[in-house]
Amino acid sequence: MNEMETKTQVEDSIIQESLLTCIDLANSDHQSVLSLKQACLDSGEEVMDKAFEQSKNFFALPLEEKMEVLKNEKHRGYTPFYDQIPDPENQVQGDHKEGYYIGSEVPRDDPQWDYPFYGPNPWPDPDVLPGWRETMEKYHQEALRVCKAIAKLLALALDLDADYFDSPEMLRKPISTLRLLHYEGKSDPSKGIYGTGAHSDYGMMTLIATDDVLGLQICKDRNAKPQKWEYVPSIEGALVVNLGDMMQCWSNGLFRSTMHRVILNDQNRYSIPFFLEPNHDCIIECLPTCQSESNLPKYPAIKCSTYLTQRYEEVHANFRSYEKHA
Ligand SMILES: O=C(O)CCC(=O)C(=O)O
Ligand SMILES: [Fe+2]
Repeated sequence: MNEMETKTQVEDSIIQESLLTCIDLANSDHQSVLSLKQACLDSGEEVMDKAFEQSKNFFALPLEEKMEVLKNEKHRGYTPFYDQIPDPENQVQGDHKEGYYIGSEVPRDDPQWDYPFYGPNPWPDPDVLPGWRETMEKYHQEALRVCKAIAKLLALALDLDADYFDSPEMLRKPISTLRLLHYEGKSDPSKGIYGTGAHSDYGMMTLIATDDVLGLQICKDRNAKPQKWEYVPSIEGALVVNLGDMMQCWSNGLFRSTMHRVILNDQNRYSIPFFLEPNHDCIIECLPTCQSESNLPKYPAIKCSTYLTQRYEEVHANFRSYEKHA
């Protein structure tokens, strides 16, 4: 436990806004920034407010009702407290949060309709939560639009055509997952208790909308000893963008995925991450602009769905472990 304490020593600072990479949408006329700005402006705040309101409505339901839409084998639906343990080396129990996964749905007549990360979502009873599904579908659609606009900026930053990622081979049928989260309790890193244990996300990027309860922390250098953790301020109307492990692989380590975790202080906290991964069959491998004779690919190529399946199974309780409750 002593080792754990030093390893995860909390630096109680808040990252200064000037040190965050903020995209100022007001001051650029580049086409990619304009498309990002449009995606954010079109009803963004209203959509976000409604999603938080409906998320709170869901988590306020009695547990039996939430268990009716328990996550299925496709990782969609309700995940109870402690379901996930992203950092087993340092966590003594699962994350102090409950969640709801809403995945991408491809049309029923699509030949890939039944693929593990497509398929239909379970939805709460519309008589109990009217308008809930529509709110979440709208948020999903808008968040995807924002991600695609950010993908253009990332492509330019990697010396690729702006549309490189937003192409049929990459993002025509992206695996994109909206997740509603509700946290409760108090974290104690010295005892291995966390809202969310330290991890980086699996995919291309994650957009996180949070309420105004401080909790999200990032660690800029995961190899530092002791690690230094800093709170990400909650800025009204802003989304936090974290890069995921697939982006690290694509860029051959030039862009590093963001290590993050959540520390709780006895307040309820709500957040809405939106995870973007490319098409099910997309092969994640070093980009042409990120390799040379003296900089060979560092990560093995892997199919997107294979990688995701491995990572989900590593950190989540198996859905079958809930069958006794069903
Ligand atoms: O709640 C948050 O702010 C972050 C959640 C998170 O890191 C995740 O679900 O992967
Ligand atoms: Fe995360």
